[in-house]
Amino acid sequence: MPSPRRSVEGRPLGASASSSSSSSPGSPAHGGGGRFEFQSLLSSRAPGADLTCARLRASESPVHRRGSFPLAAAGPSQAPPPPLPEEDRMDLNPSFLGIALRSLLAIDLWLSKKLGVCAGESSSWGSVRPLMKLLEISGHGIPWLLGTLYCLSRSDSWAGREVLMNLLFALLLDLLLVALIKGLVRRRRPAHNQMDMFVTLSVDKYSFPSGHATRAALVSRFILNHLVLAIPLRVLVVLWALVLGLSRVMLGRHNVTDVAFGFFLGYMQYSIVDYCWLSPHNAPVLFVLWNQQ
Ligand SMILES: CC(C)=CCC/C(C)=C/CC/C(C)=C/CC/C(C)=C/COP(=O)(O)O
Repeated sequence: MPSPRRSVEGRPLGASASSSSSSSPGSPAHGGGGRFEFQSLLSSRAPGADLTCARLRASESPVHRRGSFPLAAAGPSQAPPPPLPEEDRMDLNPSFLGIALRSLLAIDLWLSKKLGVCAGESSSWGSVRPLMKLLEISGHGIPWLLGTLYCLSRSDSWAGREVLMNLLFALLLDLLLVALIKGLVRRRRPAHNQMDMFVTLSVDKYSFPSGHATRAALVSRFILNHLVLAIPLRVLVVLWALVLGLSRVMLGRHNVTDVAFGFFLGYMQYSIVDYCWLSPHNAPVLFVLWNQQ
């Protein structure tokens, strides 16, 4: 009669990752479509390593090791089994940080799914979807880049050109950093997202961080620091950034953490731009070249 296989980390050997009860499709820890979210961030091991390690441990355990007997059959005089190697103990006792990250991820996925009320026409707030898509265009890279280039071409003051040149630099830096992080992290967009976005780059199939959220934080901080605006307009700029971030989750484009990190990154990007501020003194070539056009 086949003996029951040893269970490791609460999962019987041979059971696939997707059959684990804590991450069944539709459950918070599961991104849908039969895949795990942020698996690479939460575990330093390669995918499938759990199962491989489990098999190795099982085959090296006193129960399965060739030539040894099951513990139940061992007599009282036999020496206790040797302690498990260090890495096995770590596997069986997941760290506090690991548990905290997994819990955060589960809350993130659950909340994002709850907030994704405009993810489709048939969703509960489906009628608001066209408005959300309009907001999406207001934070898209192309209108901002083209608008900045147009204003640069029309600007007739050195001060105006300096600000616009730095805005252009900020927008390009943002595109570069977001593409780099998206390509490194490769977090898929939520399963309920419809990929019907206005012009995208190849990395935009990934969702971490939200490019719209980085741009919203960067541009609004830039505007607040370099344009003299009345208080109501300043409030409007901040509201636009916040609502744009929220709309990314409501449209189902992003999880909450993509947007939260996007805001943080955009805020930090402005600090980089401010630190490297381009002026006719430190980057004369740029300004002279632009003047000659
Ligand atoms: C015009 C100049 C000077 C350079 C062009 C540079 C360039 C490659 C622009 C591409 C702009 C573009 C297609 C941006 C994509 C914006 C987008 C869809 C981001 C995704 O946002 P997310 O919030 O869903 O992550």
